Amino acid sequence: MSVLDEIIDGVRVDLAEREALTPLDEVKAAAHRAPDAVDPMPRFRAAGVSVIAEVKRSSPSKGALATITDPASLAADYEAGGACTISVLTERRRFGGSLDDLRAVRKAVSIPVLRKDFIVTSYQLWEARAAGADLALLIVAALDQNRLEGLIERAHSIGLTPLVEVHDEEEVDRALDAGATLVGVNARNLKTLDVDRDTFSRLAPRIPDDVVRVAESGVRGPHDVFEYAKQGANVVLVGETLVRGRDPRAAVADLVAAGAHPAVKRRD
Ligand SMILES: O=P(O)(O)OC[C@@H](O)[C@@H](O)c1c[nH]c2ccccc12
Repeated sequence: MSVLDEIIDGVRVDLAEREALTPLDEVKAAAHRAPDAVDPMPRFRAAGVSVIAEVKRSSPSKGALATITDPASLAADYEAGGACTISVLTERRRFGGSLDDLRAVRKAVSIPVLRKDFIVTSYQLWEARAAGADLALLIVAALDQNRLEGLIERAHSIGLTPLVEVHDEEEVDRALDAGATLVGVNARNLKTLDVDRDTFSRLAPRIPDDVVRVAESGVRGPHDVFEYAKQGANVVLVGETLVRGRDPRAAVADLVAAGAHPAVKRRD
C-alpha cells in the first residue's frame, strides 16, 4: 500500500466520524451562510509569479516541522508579506491540521484561502465552503476519472475554485480532460514522498497557456521561484521553508519579490 493509500484510509475514517456527527444538510446550510467565496484566478493570471503560502505543522516525510500555536497570526504574517492566497492543511493524522485551523485563518486574512486535504467526497467540499475556504485541492492520483470530474463540477457549483494536482504526464491529461483550469504540479510523489524538482519543467509544456500552472513543493527560496518562473509557472505553493523560517513575513516577501522580478515573464 502506498503512503497516499494509507493517508486516504485514515482520512475516510475521520470523515465517517464527522458525517455521523453532522448531517450533510447542516453542512450545506452552514456553507450557504458563509460569505461568498473570492475568485483567486484574476490574481493568479496577473503579471509575475504569485505566492501561495501554506500553514503546515507536520508532514509524512519529515514529521513535525514547526510548532504553530497561532495559525491565524502566521497567516496574517503571510498576507502582510504579500502572499496572494493562504493554503491550510486540514488533514489531521499526518499533517496535524484541522478545519479549526482553516476557520481561524479565514477570520484573520482577506485574501483567498485554500483547503489542502485529501478530498474524496463532496461532503468535504461543503465543509471547506462552510469553513470559509475559497479553493479546494483535488489530487488526481487519489480519484478515479468520474469522481474527479464530479468533484470539479461540484466545487465550481458551490463557488470553490478547484486546484487540481498532478505528478505525471497521464495525470496532466486526466486533469485537463476533466476540465481543470488551475493545475498544480507537485514535485513530491505522494506514493513514495520523493521530491523531484524537474517534475514541473517536464510537465509544464503539456499544460496549455490558458490554464494557470502552480509549482508545488520543495521551494527553498527566491532562487527556486525564479527557476519555476522561467519554466512557465504562474504561481508557487510553499510550505516547509516558510514555517521553518524565523520571519515568515520577510520570507514570503523575498519569494514575492523574486516572482515580481522584471526578468520574469509577464502575462497580459
Ligand atoms: O512544504 P513544501 O515542500 O513547500 O510543500 C508545500 C505543498 O506543496 C505540500 O504541502 C503539498 C503539495 N500537495 C500536497 C497534497 C497533500 C498534502 C500536502 C501537499
